[in-house]
Amino acid sequence: MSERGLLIVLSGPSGVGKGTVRKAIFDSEGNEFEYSISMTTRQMRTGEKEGVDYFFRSREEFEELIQTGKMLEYAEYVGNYYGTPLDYVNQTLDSGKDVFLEIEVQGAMKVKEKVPDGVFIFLTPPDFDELKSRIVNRGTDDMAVIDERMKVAREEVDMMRHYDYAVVNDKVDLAVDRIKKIIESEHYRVDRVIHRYEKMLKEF
Ligand SMILES: Nc1ncnc2c1ncn2[C@@H]1O[C@H](COP(=O)(O)OP(=O)(O)OP(=O)(O)O)[C@@H](O)[C@H]1O
Ligand SMILES: Nc1nc2c(ncn2[C@@H]2O[C@H](COP(=O)(O)O)[C@@H](O)[C@H]2O)c(=O)[nH]1
Repeated sequence: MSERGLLIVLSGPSGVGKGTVRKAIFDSEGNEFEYSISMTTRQMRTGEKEGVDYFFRSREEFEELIQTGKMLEYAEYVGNYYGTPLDYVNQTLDSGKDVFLEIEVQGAMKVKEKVPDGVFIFLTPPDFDELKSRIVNRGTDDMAVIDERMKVAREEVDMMRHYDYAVVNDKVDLAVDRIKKIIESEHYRVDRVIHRYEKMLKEF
């Protein structure tokens, strides 16, 4: 049986560039991760596609999946549910592939409780002014939602202490390189590889 893959969680405040950096990682050379497509109850934005950006569902459908234990984690964020379907993650990790989640902070903390040996990476903005201008310039949210996202962002940045790594997203290509290096080195951590040798050592 192949070794179980790594669960990689990229998180951070809204607008910091998680989606941008995640897409750049998946477009980069030598990428071998599998992206877990999230489910949400929010409205589809112009240009988004069902099953590519998200699985878009009604609140009733989402709540049914929560109640039947089909979500690894979920969170209510600025009035909508967002969550990670459990079966895809388990099946992909069991097949030996690494799974990449791009999720907000409350959800990341729930994953940490359930999968403590995951790799938890917090993407940080260079500063709060830059964070706000990224959300404003993206042009996807009205001012009330932007203010709400900025309020939540202050609390989220404080949660950085619970992560394994903090990566500043000053330039997308630099953030991508930093994250890929972190993941590569995580594969060589002794606690991740020792079990392969345990049987051998016992018989030696
Ligand atoms: N390093 C960067 N420098 C300048 N602009 C950036 C950088 N990274 C991302 N951006 C821009 O910031 C905006 C927000 O990025 P993105 O949508 O990827 O953030 P996000 O963290 O995924 O947001 P959300 O959590 O709300 O989905 C986008 O317009 C994106 O082009
Ligand atoms: N807890 C989870 N958060 C998720 C998931 N998928 C996306 N997200 C995060 O939600 C916010 C808002 O996203 P947007 O697409 O409306 O801008 C953002 O921080 C995403 O990273 C998920 O499965 N679980």
